[in-house]
Amino acid sequence: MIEAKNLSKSFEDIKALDNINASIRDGDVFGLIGTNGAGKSTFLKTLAGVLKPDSGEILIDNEHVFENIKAKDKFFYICDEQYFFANTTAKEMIKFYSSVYKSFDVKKCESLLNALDLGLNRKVNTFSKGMKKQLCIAMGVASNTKYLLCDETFDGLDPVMRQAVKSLFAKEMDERGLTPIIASHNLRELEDICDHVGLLHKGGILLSKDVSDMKLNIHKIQCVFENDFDMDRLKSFDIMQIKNSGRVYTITVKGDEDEVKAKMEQLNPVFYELMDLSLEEIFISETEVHGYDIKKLIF
Ligand SMILES: Nc1ncnc2c1ncn2[C@@H]1O[C@H](COP(=O)(O)OP(=O)(O)OP(=O)(O)O)[C@@H](O)[C@H]1O
Repeated sequence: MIEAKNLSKSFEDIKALDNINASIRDGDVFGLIGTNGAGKSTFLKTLAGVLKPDSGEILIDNEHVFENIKAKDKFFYICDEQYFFANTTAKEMIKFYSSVYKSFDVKKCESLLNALDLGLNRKVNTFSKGMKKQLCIAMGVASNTKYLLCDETFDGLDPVMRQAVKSLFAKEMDERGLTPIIASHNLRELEDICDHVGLLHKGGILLSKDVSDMKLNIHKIQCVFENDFDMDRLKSFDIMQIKNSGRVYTITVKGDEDEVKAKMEQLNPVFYELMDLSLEEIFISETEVHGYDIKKLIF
């Protein structure tokens, strides 16, 4: 488990992290969302022990991380601006990381690079931005560390590759309990992958919740009513949004699922079904409660 306690970090007069408290459970995918400059990279750098906090602490499995090799052995950090040795090849980078991480699996890394069609002996400076990201992801996964810190890792990957990386993370989570921590300015990129999402704004965490908990209390209903249906009868719902295309209505409501279903049955629609909500829709409702317009904070 990773814990941030009252974590603050400033760069002269810029407060990049302002008294952050967060817990990252083992086996979850933790998504860290926020606009440019919200403090995501600073949080990950502090978590990785690259930066020393001004106050507060970061504990990785109860160990302080700053200047602590034992704690640093537990994660691989894929930073936003990846660093490679000058004129190096993928093979040489793998050799370096396998000397740093005792759990590094060279064969696994080589087979991942093979599957990604990245030449082992090719100079990394001839790789595209997305290919460099793929190389880092392959090395991160092959390091077999418990935690994988990803800063905007999906940014610059094409949609097929993004899906492939999500599947790879899911497999690693299933097989060896990997815990990915993914920072992104784009909520949509984290769709389908996060168990827990933290929303960072101006260095502070506005919201930190399990996605399943957020989903419990908000529902999207698609339904069709009889022609003479009195729309006033929908007032019994706590409606967040209502849209229609002809007679097909899509209604987003708050409330307990069983109660929502019971109320729908009473309205005797021609047809209705509860649909999956996107992370974006869930976030809009959650942040509204806190008085924020999420679209100004994320998109
Ligand atoms: N080394 C530094 N020196 C001075 N200011 C810094 C430094 N690193 C970060 N900052 C400032 O701290 C704040 C948070 O920056 P950070 O890079 O953590 O944000 P971010 O959420 O990762 O943004 P982005 O999505 O653009 O990468 C910003 O105001 C930034 O200008």
